Amino acid sequence: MTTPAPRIEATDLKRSFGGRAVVDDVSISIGAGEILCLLGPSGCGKSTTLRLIAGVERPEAGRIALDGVTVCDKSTFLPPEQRSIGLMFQDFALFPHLSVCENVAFGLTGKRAEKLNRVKELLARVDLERHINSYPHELSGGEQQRAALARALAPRPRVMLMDEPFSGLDNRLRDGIRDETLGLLKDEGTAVMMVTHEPEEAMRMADRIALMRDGRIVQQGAPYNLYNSPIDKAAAAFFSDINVIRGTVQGGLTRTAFGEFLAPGHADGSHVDIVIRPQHLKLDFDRQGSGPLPTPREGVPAMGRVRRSRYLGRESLVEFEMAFDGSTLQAVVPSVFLPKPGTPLWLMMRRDRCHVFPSGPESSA
Ligand SMILES: Nc1ncnc2c1ncn2[C@@H]1O[C@H](COP(=O)(O)OP(=O)(O)OP(=O)(O)O)[C@@H](O)[C@H]1O
Repeated sequence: MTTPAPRIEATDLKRSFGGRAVVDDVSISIGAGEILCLLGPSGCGKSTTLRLIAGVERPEAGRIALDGVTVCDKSTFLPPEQRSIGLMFQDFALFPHLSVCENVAFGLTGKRAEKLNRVKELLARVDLERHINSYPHELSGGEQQRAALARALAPRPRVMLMDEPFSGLDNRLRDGIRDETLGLLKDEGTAVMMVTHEPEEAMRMADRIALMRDGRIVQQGAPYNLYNSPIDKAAAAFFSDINVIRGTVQGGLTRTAFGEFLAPGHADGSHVDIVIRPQHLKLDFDRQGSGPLPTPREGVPAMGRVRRSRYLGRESLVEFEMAFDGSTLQAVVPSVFLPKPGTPLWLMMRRDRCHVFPSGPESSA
């Protein structure tokens, strides 16, 4: 049996504006029923990549194939309407002079009764049946978004391209609509590429995340892998705040107040950053000036005093001044724990939660 071609296969796409490569050798492959989120800071080239795949922009180099059929390369360029692609943007407005029914039926062909059945089926899925005869101005923002989703999905596109589709919605509405959208897209077997600059949104929606920076994809994988095995310090910092402890390498090891860390591949005398997320620091109470016994897994405990604690609902954010050098570390702990400023506590850095990267300049993704 042969494996089916990916729904979307983009290879080595390039696009420049004013001599600057905005999309630089980007390759993406998405299978049926798979959701890929293209994630990255503002201006890194996400929307341009999406527009290239949609056919709204033309790449300078590269190839795009849908279900194994080339729609764009050096000698081929199919316009967007011939690519069987659904598009959804934040400000992708419904036609104001058409009813919800007419909007959703807009891209459908075939018999009237069949079209009406499809419209009703989709409106039921997005919980808008009672608005079938309403006009867009009679709907709330969230309802308009759901109607737009139904319209985009009505012709059963093989591929759906979404650019920040939920960013205009308030938080309460957003979670529900995201989940409904996810369910619908999965049920229809659509291959989805969604552009977002919000890591939480990408982790919630994506089967796979492609992290983009300065026109390039720097890391791709399941949300779990990007969060837990970031490729560099900036990739780690894109998903949450991070704590950074500097060290110098000697004989493949770097020694810190938290014990020794392996730094294989780093030259003697080079500086490294040991990175840990605030939720992965472990805390322990002070026992008259001593902490827990060091363990191979959790390393050596180091003493810190609480500088301030903030209650965030489900969690507390605790900021420490570390005894060994006065530096600041942050821990996120369940909110049942809200220690007072000045409280001495012991902090531990679990080896399997730490990442060792070469020290370098900060960047945003
Ligand atoms: N038509 C254009 N002409 C000139 N420059 C452009 C054009 N389209 C995009 N750019 C530039 O290319 C860069 C990438 O833009 P793009 O919209 O792809 O980024 P993005 O990652 O989607 O950002 P955002 O999240 O802010 O939408 C930006 O610096 C932008 O100004």
